[in-house]
Amino acid sequence: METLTLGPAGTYSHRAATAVSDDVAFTESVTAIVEAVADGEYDRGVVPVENSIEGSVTESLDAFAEYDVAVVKELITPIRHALLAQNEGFELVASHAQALAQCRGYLEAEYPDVDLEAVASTARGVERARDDPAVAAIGHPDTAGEDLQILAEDIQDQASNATRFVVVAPADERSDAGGKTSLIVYPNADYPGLLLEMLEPFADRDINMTRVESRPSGERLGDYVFHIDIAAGLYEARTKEALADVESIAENGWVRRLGSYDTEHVLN
Ligand SMILES: O=C(O)C(=O)Cc1ccccc1
Repeated sequence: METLTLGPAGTYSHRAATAVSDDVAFTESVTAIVEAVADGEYDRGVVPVENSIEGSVTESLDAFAEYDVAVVKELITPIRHALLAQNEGFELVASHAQALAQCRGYLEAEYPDVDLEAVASTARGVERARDDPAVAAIGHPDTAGEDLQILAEDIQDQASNATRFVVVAPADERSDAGGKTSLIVYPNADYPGLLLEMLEPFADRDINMTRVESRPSGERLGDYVFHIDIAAGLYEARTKEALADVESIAENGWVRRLGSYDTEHVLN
């Protein structure tokens, strides 16, 4: 099964993807991954969606609202960042925006004068450091190779740094089976109590909401798309009932079921 993820090789996404596939290809944008899977060019995509320190990868959420894909699994993996460079004489740290943010406190305390540069992925930053002695990278220590020194390990601002990735598949592979479900709701309405109304169908049926996140719809200021994860499967009667209620609340907009899935913890 050919799986597309964030590259080049050595990213955290790559490490997560190898847990579900032995045929991994790379691109340097999360949106491009979701689009390629929606178009049927790849069987699977692995994208980061949420980090315990830095929060949402909003580009992934927006891509799920834009392209029709199914979520077939979630992967949770600990993230331990290292500082990698040819030597201590660097002036700039290049990494994925999430990695820079996860190490913000460390960088401010240890290297207050260095510049930061957000690049497409941690592995892209490592390539920059390999090419340029003035550049350091933040990434997995295994990416140091022969050319880079591991100047510091475990530099993330919280010891328990975890990232949630999801495995996306073409929309027709959506499953109703699984302990969790991801939904996107666009109510296309705005009145007092709308959000409360939208959440009640789950609360009333004892369905635990594991996440709710609003993203701008792009239509107009103050108009939102809601990304909702619940700890229940689409196969369950209570989920079907709750969704029927949510659908009537969103009658002017839409409700998308990304699918039900289970969680795999990846320690690699
Ligand atoms: O750039 C990477 O290695 C990624 O896979 C994205 C990312 C960045 C930081 C933490 C988790 C995932």
